[in-house]
Amino acid sequence: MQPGLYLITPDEADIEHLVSRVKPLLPFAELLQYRNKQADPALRAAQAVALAPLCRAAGVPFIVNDDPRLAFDVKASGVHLGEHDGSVAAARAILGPDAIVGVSCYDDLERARKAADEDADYIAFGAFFPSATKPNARRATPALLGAAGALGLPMVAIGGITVDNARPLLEAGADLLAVVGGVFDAPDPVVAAREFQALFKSSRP
Ligand SMILES: Cc1ncc(COP(=O)(O)OP(=O)(O)O)c(N)n1
Ligand SMILES: Cc1nc(C(=O)O)sc1CCOP(=O)(O)O
Ligand SMILES: [Mg+2]
Repeated sequence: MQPGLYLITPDEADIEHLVSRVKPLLPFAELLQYRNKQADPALRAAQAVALAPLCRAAGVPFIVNDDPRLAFDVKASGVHLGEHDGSVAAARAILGPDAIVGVSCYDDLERARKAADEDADYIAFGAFFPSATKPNARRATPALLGAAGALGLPMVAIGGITVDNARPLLEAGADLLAVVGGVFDAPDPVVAAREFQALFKSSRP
């Protein structure tokens, strides 16, 4: 997993529109997570089926939010687990040892230690800024990234991140920036995604 933009899909009902929004952004993403909190299971399955080959063709690991079984069904590269989404071991039992399993740690260093002990592939912290995507998200501070760096896992920062507020998170040690609105709600999402990519190049020579 290289440092970079970890793009997460918005809640989009229309499959073709979702595909057309995601496809031009893939050249700028290190990972793509399929997340749709509004869709029913059938729509989620159909959308994941549509996105998986796009990511494969672009060489971008495809991560499914919440659901290891769906990740398995679409041959995704991995799954992202929050506090209500089961254990790393349960996900690995479905996906196998080589899958990417990421864990939400919110503002909780102990939870990150536990995720590291359980062999997670990355730990995610946030929300660092107010998020329209998840308005009630718990808040985290950049100092947490400094403390969690000792765990030696790739660190993802999430929550209200835009090109304009992201730099302090990279300076605090974030390896990946997970973003929904900061790209998909930008006036030009391709420009925003390219600017995120450039931010990584300029902050890590
Ligand atoms: C990269 C990344 N970090 C955090 C989350 C949030 O996961 P969770 O707390 O399970 O909340 P939902 O996304 O399921 O609403 C994430 N999805 N991705
Ligand atoms: C899905 C999610 N999880 C968060 C957490 O803090 O765990 S914040 C968040 C929303 C990310 O979307 P945006 O980039 O639009 O703020
Ligand atoms: Mg979840």
